[in-house]
Order: sequence, then C-alpha cells, then structure tokens
Amino acid sequence: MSELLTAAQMRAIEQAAIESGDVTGLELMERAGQGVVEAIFEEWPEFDCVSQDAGGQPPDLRHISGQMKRAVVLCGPGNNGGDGFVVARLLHERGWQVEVFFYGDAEKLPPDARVNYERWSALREVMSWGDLHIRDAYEDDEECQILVIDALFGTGLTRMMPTDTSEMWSGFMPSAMAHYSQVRGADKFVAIDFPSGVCSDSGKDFGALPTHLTVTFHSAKPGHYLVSDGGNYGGVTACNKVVVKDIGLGHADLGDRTSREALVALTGEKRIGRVVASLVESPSAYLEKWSEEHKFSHGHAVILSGGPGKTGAARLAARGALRIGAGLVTLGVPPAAQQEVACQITALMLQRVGDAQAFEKALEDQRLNALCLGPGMGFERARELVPVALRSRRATVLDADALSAFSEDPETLFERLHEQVVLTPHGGEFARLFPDIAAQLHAPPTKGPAYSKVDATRAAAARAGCTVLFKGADTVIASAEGTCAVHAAVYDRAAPWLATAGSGDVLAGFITGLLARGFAPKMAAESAAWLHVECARAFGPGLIAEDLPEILPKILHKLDG
Ligand SMILES: NC(=O)C1=CN([C@@H]2O[C@H](COP(=O)(O)OP(=O)(O)OC[C@H]3O[C@@H](n4cnc5c(N)ncnc54)[C@H](O)[C@@H]3O)[C@@H](O)[C@H]2O)[C@@H](O)CC1
Ligand SMILES: Nc1ncnc2c1ncn2[C@@H]1O[C@H](COP(=O)(O)OP(=O)(O)O)[C@@H](O)[C@H]1O
Ligand SMILES: [K+]
Repeated sequence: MSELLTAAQMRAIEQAAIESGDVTGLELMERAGQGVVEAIFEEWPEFDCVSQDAGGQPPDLRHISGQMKRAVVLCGPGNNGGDGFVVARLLHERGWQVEVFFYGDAEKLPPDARVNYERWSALREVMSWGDLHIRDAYEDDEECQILVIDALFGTGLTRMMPTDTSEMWSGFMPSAMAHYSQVRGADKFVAIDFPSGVCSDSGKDFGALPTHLTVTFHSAKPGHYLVSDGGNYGGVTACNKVVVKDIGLGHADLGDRTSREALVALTGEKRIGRVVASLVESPSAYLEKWSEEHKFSHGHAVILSGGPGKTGAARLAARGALRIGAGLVTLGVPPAAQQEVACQITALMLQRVGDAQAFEKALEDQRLNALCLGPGMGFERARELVPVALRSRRATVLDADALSAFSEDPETLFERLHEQVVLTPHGGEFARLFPDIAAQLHAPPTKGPAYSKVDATRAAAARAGCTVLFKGADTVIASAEGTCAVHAAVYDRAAPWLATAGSGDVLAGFITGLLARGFAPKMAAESAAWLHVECARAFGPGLIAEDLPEILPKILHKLDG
C-alpha cells in the first residue's frame, strides 16, 4: 500500500533523512527539481528536443523549436519556490528561455531555497511579481507555447491564497491571474508538489490555481486524492494528474508493522502528528491469501430485506454477496414480501424474518456469520432488527435505512456497535449520524492544514467504535483504532457512472460477502470498494447497479492471474 503523508509527516521524514547524514536538504531540493523536469518530459515528450519519436524521427517542433522553448516559473517564499529555482536552472541548462517571477522577500527565504535563488540570480535576473505582465511580450507570437511552472506554495500553505483584498497582492494579483487564465488554453501548467492554493492534508480549496500536471515527491499526500466540496477547485480537480517522483528518501520497511509504527521508527513519535492514511490498491494479495486459508469455509451471509415493493435493494446486495464468494446467501424477508422475492431469486435462499423474535431465532444458527441490514429496509424494521443483529456480535454491515433510522438519536446506535461492524454512509447519511463532524468537515477553511475527510472519517469511526466507510468519488475507510485508507475513483480510475441508483446496495453486499468469507472488517471494506470501482470501470458508461455483481467474476479471474 502507498502511504498518503501529511505535510507534517513529509517534513518529519525529510528532517530525519537530513539528520541521519544520508542526504542534505539541498540535495533533496535538487532531486525534486530534477523529478519535475523528468515528469514534464515524460508527460510531453515533444518538449524534450533530444527525444525522438517511435519511428526515430525528430519530434514535431513547430511550437517549441529552438528559442521558442519558453518557460515561466512562478516562485514563492518557501522551499516550494526553492524547487522552482532548481527547475528554472535545469531548463535553462537545456537551452530553454526561462523567466522567473518571485513572490516574496529573498532575505527571508529558507536556506536551501536561498541558495537556489542565488544560483539562478547568477544566471539570469529574478523578476519581481509585479513584472509578471512581461509575458505580454510573447503575445504577438501565437505559435509559442509556454510552460508555466507553479512553485508558489506547496505543503507549507497555511492560509487562503492572497486575493486582491490583500494589501501585498492588490497591485499584482488581479492582473497576473487574469493573464494566467487567458493563456491557460494554449500553455501547459505544471504544479510543483501541489497546485498553489490546494491544502495538502485535506485537498480543500484555498484559492487554487488549477494545473495540467502535478509532480509530488516521495509519496502522494491526502490532498492529491481527496475531492474538495467547497470553492472552485481543490484536491483532485486542481491537480488534474499526479506523478510521484522518488527523491531518494528511502521507503520505510513496513514488514509486519503498521505504517504508523514504521513512520514512528523512522522519524520519532513526536513528529508523526495526524493519522497516516494509505491508498487502497488492488486486493489481489488478500484474495490470494484468503483462498489459501479458507478453502473450505466460504461463510453464510444474511441480507435483511424490506417489505413488498421494497425488496430490490436487498436483492442487489444479496447478489453482490454471492458473486464475491460467500458460500451461501440468505435473504431474510418479512412474510408479506416472501412471494415477491421468491419469484425473483434462484441461487439465493429465502427465510421469513418478520420481527425481532424471528430474527433472533434465525440467528441461533451459528453458521450464519455475516449480516447486512439497511438497503430498502424501512426505518421501522431497521429500528427493530438492528439491535438484534448487533447483540449477536456477528460481522455486520449497516447501510442506508439502518443508518438513517437512528438519525434522531445516534447514541442509541453507537452504544450497541462493536468492532465487527462496518457502517457505509454516503454524505447525507454521514451528516445525519455525525452532524457535528460533518459541520466541521464542510466549514469553509480558514487556515491550513484544514480538517479533511480523512480526519472526519477517523473521528466517526472512533466515536462509533467500528469501521466506517464514507462513500464518494473519494471513499475513505477508517477503523475504530484510527487506521485509515483512501480509495479514490479518480484520475485513471475515475468511474463517474458508478453514481447510479442501487450501486451502494451492491457495495454493501460485496462487503458482507467478504465478511462471510472471513475478511476482517476494514479489509473487507477496502477490498470491496476497490472491486466495486473495478467492476464499474470494466462495464463503462451505461452501467446500472445490476451489472456490477454480474461483471465481478471477470475481475476476480483477472486478479487470479
Ligand atoms: N519536505 C520535503 O521533504 C521536501 C520539500 N520540498 C519542497 O518544499 C515545499 C514545502 O516548503 P515550505 O515548508 O517552505 O512551504 P512552501 O514553500 O509551500 O510555503 C511556505 C511559505 O509560504 C508562506 N505562506 C503560506 N501560505 C501562504 C499564503 N496563503 N499566502 C502567502 N504566503 C503564504 C509561508 O509563510 C512560508 O513562507 C514542498 O511543497 C516541496 O515543494 C522539496 O524541496 C523536496 C523535499
Ligand atoms: N463520482 C463518483 N465516482 C465514483 N464512485 C462514486 C461517485 N459518486 C458516488 N460513487 C459511489 O457510488 C456508490 C453510491 O452509493 P449510494 O450513495 O449509497 O447510492 P445508492 O443508495 O443509490 O446505492 C458509492 O459506492 C459511492 O462511493
Ligand atoms: K506549487
């Protein structure tokens, strides 16, 4: 799993590496700059005059030949600006015509950034921010594409981007920004570490300058994978594409340790700060391990349905649980809906579960090892049956109505929850169960690092005492102990057509099926989220929820190798 490091953690790792004597800050900055230049040429090989196209022919240099290779580097007052000075120098050494505009006070630059400022000053002039309009000189040359490097602010952004109300920027910023957006269509924008104005820990929009390509170092940060819900741009929308470049900081040997332990070992307890989150990747390793260990016990899942006319959601979940490999799946239906469900199912089993008593009786069968309550269930039935499910201490998914039924008094739910439970709220359900946490999450940010969806999901999981999967294009999964993972259906894994009625029911079924197969709750939630998106991507646009379970075998076969 790749770790998503907060700004504080990244600084801690950098400091630890420098203190160990393995590397200097200046070397790290140089590697960061090299990484950016490499990423630019990988993204746009035509910018690299020494590269050849596949047929051995020189690339088309109409727009970028000779003296027309031009870059504008916008450098800020911290080490992000320092990286920018390195990029400027490296491009200059490759024959590019480079202009550097500096926002800040050279006397106050951090030491390594200052060295690179001086190095650039020895080559070319450092222009002040107010001179940014100098770019107008190129305006008559429409053939010219300019590469704009945003090195204003990176992980050190602590407040809203200066606006025209700010005394300091009032003279420069409006014209600079207007200009910036005018040329955007033609030019290529590259952000160093983050598009300036994106909060690295939360992805929140602090007045972001969106970009074409974002190049970050060592490890991605949560803000690269979270979707900001306020402002114009933030997180994923501003970054557009994220490339991670190794700068030789080494990777923590995770071994059997949690990533938190590994980070503590690397940097010391005090420096860790906020949570370590990881990025959910393919669950093939878990699935393989599982098939070795659980060959003979595939489990028996029970999905509770709603009444007549309300059974579709539970049937979708049940189909998902079955396809993901639960040995047996039973739909627990109220007697009045029995006929309706019986007409619709084949591989699934059916059991009458009319009330709490009937449910208790059914649960006397110890082979029933995973439960799912919520999809289409109705509030009244949820309020009656959820306590029974929780008393049984079975691995249980609570979704949809099983969450909203408790919005009046969430405490009555929380006091019954235990560590074998997974809650799967979407944004609305989350806000009903955790109104104060949701309010903190959605409050317009004033200073960085801002409260993030990672923070909110962890706080919810800690309060609930169980695993919480908070849905969205950026799904965050946290356990009660505080471990956390982000599963983002973004960039090359985008699947917007997954936002279709009933797809959440299938996800609940996938998680339940994996719980029946013996997966631990957080692992079940992570693997199910990954497979869910993979199914949507394999099907493509036009997807309806019914398609998700049906295409799953294809994905599982692929994982099998
Ligand atoms: N931590 C690491 O391991 C590495 C960091 N590097 C670079 O260093 C960057 C972080 O450097 P810094 O910590 O110096 O932070 P930044 O360079 O991102 O910004 C900090 C500076 O900006 C000012 N500032 C913050 N928000 C502002 C706002 N809204 N308006 C005006 N001024 C504002 C701060 O007062 C401070 O002077 C990274 O993003 C990355 O580009 C790289 O050199 C490679 C290694
Ligand atoms: N833009 C998006 N990209 C990818 N997945 C998304 C997006 N929006 C929502 N989803 C996913 O779609 C599912 C919708 O679930 P939910 O909101 O419960 O809907 P329903 O109740 O109709 O099933 C969730 O798994 C969520 O993570
Ligand atoms: K930047």
